[in-house]
Amino acid sequence: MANPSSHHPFSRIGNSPSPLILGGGSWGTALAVHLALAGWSPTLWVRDPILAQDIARTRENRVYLPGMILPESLSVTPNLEEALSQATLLVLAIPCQSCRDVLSRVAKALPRPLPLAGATKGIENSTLATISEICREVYSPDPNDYAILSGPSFAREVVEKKPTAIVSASPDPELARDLQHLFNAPWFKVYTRRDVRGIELAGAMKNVLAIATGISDGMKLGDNARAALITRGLAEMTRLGVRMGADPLTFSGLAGVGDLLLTATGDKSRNRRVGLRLGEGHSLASILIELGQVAEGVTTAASAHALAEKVGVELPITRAVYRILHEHADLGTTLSALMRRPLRSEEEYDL
Ligand SMILES: NC(=O)C1=CN([C@@H]2O[C@H](COP(=O)(O)OP(=O)(O)OC[C@H]3O[C@@H](n4cnc5c(N)ncnc54)[C@H](O)[C@@H]3O)[C@@H](O)[C@H]2O)C=CC1
Ligand SMILES: O=C(CO)COP(=O)(O)O
Repeated sequence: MANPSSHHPFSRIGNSPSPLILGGGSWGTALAVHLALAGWSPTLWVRDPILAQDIARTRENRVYLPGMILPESLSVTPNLEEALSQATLLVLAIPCQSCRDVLSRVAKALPRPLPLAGATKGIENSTLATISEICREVYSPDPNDYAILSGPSFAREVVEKKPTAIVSASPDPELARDLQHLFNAPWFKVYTRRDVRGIELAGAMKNVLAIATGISDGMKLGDNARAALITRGLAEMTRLGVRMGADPLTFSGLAGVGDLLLTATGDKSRNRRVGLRLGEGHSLASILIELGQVAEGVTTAASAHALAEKVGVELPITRAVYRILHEHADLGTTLSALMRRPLRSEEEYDL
């Protein structure tokens, strides 16, 4: 269904866009609710048929977004193949480590790829691939077929219509602009950008850095430490991004500084909460059970650490988070080692 207030002539996602959101977690549900509130008729694919039935019956995702009543124009289905046959564009909101499986299944079911907006943040553990690389390998060889949506956007604030701004990045400016207009609403602003690599690396890395600041805050290391971790964390994501071909300016935009600030300081962040609880002395296993949702920084810490070694850049904060999460390194010793690193010029060390 067309949004009556949209005068944008959509060129890539159909004159009358029919969005299918893949992933019935908090972000997939929030994006589907948002599109419905913005005047469209989206469909939400929820893998678990029991949850899909419960959402359709109660008009609420009681597991992942409790308390939010879903607009009538939003349909919910567990039947992927049937939903794909009606869609004109896809929105990917599946945790990173499962994207390859889901996209392979989607690609098999479609006669040709539909334009896709990747809203997942992370780096695959087994291959060190980013979201657009996974798309290229299993969904479509043409990078113009997908865009990345990223930026500071807590799911609950989006559905509460709190003012939010994100970025839509694609090498195809028409796709980036179509998505900009599709998601646009008086409370939701979308900027475009071409630098897919920078946008997706920023979104992946900020989750690891949010765990770092969470640990520091959980250990009560102070406001100075948090500011230093955020700033040096920004230098790390920029350094990795530039080595991998990204535009350094991307990291001072919404998907870089914007999302890093949000996630590293906002207590709604699941990644920050993982860090806080670790800093308070809880075990990772118990924290993840209690959380019940994905904290992408946990797996991305391992991927980012390996990727940094592969491409030959130093990411000391990322390495510290990796060692704490995956090698049971002592928190205090690991963080204080960051302070004992060789003294350098900030200019020399930035890029
Ligand atoms: N929640 C948020 O505020 C935001 C989340 N994101 C990103 O969105 C992605 C998804 O996160 P959330 O929805 O928040 O996670 P979540 O933990 O709330 O939900 C994940 C959902 O994915 C489903 N899922 C997992 N593996 C699947 C598979 N193989 N096939 C089908 N469904 C599968 C789960 O059943 C669950 O419904 C993550 O990369 C996250 O970083 C991005 C921006 C905001
Ligand atoms: O990406 C997010 C906000 O932009 C959500 O962050 P968390 O996954 O840490 O909750």
